[in-house]
Amino acid sequence: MTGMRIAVAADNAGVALKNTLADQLRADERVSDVTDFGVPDESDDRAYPLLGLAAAQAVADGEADRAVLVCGTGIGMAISANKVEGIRATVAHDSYSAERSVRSNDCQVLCLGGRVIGPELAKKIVGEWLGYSFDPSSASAEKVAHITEFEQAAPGGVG
Ligand SMILES: O=C[C@H](O)[C@H](O)COP(=O)(O)O
Repeated sequence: MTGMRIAVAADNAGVALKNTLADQLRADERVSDVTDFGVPDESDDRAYPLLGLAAAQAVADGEADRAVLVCGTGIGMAISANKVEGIRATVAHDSYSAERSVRSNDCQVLCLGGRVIGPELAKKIVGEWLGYSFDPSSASAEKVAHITEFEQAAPGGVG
């Protein structure tokens, strides 16, 4: 079995944590590929949606399996990523929420706040998050399906 392909991205508020997590992911035997959408360092002041949307689109396009996005709070990255069709993204700064984001909500994108969470806790959460998978035969699947159904029924949504 091949490993997971992970996209990472951050703005300058999240780049230090993003780079730390990218190193961790590259060293993880469960990960086969890490694609870094930037920014490379704090001198690059591109706005978070420019980075997060590109990484989320890579997941939506099947070029990556999951993404880890970091900004100051994680909130802007989550809002941005959720605008990409088929993407379910959330901020999760605790172990249980990160677990449930995958097991309950089939989220492919984990967003973290570089100004909120310390690197050691973030590394622990990301390491755990890699180990979770969504069970499409679970009771959660039909709940998630309502989101997909709404999304695909655009522009008016389901009635
Ligand atoms: O959600 C947005 C992020 O936290 C970003 O890094 C900082 O955004 P701001 O500069 O608009 O506060």
